[in-house]
Amino acid sequence: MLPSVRKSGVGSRLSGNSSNTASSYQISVGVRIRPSRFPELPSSLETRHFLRPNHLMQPETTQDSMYDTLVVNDMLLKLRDNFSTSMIAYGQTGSGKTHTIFGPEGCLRPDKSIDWGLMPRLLEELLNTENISVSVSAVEVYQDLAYDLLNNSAPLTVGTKGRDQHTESMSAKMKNVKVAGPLAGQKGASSGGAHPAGCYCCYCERAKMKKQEDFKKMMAERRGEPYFGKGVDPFKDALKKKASSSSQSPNRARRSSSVDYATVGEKVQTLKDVSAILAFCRTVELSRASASHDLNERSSRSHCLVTVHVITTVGGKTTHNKCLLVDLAGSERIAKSKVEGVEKAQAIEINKSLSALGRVVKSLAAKNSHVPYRDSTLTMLLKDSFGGRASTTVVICVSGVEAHDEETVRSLQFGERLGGVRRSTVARNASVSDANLSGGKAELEERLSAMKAELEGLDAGGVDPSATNPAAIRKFEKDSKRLKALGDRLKAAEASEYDAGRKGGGDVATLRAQWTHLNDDVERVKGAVDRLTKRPFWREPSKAWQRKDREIRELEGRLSLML
Ligand SMILES: Nc1ncnc2c1ncn2[C@@H]1O[C@H](COP(=O)(O)OP(=O)(O)OP(=O)(O)O)[C@@H](O)[C@H]1O
Repeated sequence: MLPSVRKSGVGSRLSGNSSNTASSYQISVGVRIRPSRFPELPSSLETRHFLRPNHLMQPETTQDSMYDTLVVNDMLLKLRDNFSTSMIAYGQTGSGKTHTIFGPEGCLRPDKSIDWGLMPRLLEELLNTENISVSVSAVEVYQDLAYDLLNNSAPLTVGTKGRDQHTESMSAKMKNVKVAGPLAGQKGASSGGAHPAGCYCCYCERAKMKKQEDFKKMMAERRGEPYFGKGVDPFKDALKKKASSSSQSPNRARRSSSVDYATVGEKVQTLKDVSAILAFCRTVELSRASASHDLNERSSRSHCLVTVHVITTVGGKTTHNKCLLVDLAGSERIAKSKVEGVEKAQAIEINKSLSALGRVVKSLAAKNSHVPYRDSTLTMLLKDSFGGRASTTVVICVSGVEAHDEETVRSLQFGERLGGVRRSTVARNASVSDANLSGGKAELEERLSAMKAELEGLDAGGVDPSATNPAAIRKFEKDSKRLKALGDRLKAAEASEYDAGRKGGGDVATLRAQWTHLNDDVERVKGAVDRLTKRPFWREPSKAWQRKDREIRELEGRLSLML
């Protein structure tokens, strides 16, 4: 018989009702310090850095106590309250992310359970819980494209969730097409000059799409297969069918103006026992791209996203929650890892996607109205974890050795910013105790209008009437109006792009380019407005207004889940 990681208390943590039904969460941040390979070097951070994480795990912390701290006392409680949850490991290369999520190399054996990482432990605990069935899928993001790790690394498309699943991510698709040769220097009427490689203007986008179409046609001809062209794509049609059939099911995707992204069509595997868990973890580990370099002998070269589907059936009622476990590829100073060739290109792409993640977190922490999720496939797939409804725990893995101080400080700064991101997180089927959030849909809608009316009567801040800086005030008012108009145009552009993608007509590339330009404008004007609000003529909204505004957003979040 296979031994269990923990025999006592299994199951009890996931059954029963918890009183913990809060609807506003900070992302929980834990820092794990990796033991030094050279014990004579100090491995303590406390004296040198300022981040106060929710959990600080010293080098001697065992996998077991990591699990207790991060999973049992954090993740499982949220899961019990019907939240979808995420656990994300972040840090420089070699800092212990894979060790934390999977465990050290070779540990995925029944007799090595003491070394198991958080993922096999969590899966085992879930499997040992009554009334719960567990299925898993695993996706890797490599070079900004998604692949199915349970299906021989088959390429996956990234689609929008909450609308129709078939809409292919344009940015993932665009980035797939590397512009080289004459197309990279395409003459564009807009600028009148040569465009740089990677330009997203409508001319370059159209040229890239055409090149992609020609390439597909050529490959199909070489294989002796018929080519259906852009308008008639059996693959897209199949996805459309899938999307429309999923909209018939009771768990149909939420239709909302805010778009969530997900991979489409990855294999989902049901786990029945511990040996299936270990086989699954080993498959994921072995299928992922990895390489050896000066800082890590087994360095992951892709981001790995494992989704655990937790289906609970109690008294004929079934609930479905998801648990996302992410082992990010590590940020890497090429000068230190000394990689060359393919590994160097991989490192550049990893750093690029982590920078995109950094920008997302920065925007969220600064409460910007626009968050650049569409900058990379990784940020699109993590949208729900950072800006959405999932309850998220991030483990920042650091080396703690002074030689890596610069990278450590960067990772801690990332954690610090994350700590400042507050989201309204709504339990999907939880009995919410907060009086404002309980009740039927009609009742909540009525309450929402009443709250909005109350908000009107509160001090919303704004330009101080006694201020004496007419030029700045005029600029502020003009920019604010412009920002609002741009925001509306951006929404309309997004809707047109979506419609064009769905109906298969229209020039999606041009619409996408328009969206990108508008998005840049929004960012620029937003920056100008933000800077002006730091000037003395600007008054902050009153505390009562801020509180009411927060309550309204929470209620809107709750309502959007009831559609
Ligand atoms: N807490 C720890 N205790 C013991 N060994 C550890 C610990 N953390 C990491 N290690 C060891 O350090 C090495 C590098 O760790 P790991 O591969 O997990 O790093 P990583 O952050 O995933 O790196 P990359 O981003 O390059 O994939 C491994 O041999 C691992 O077993």
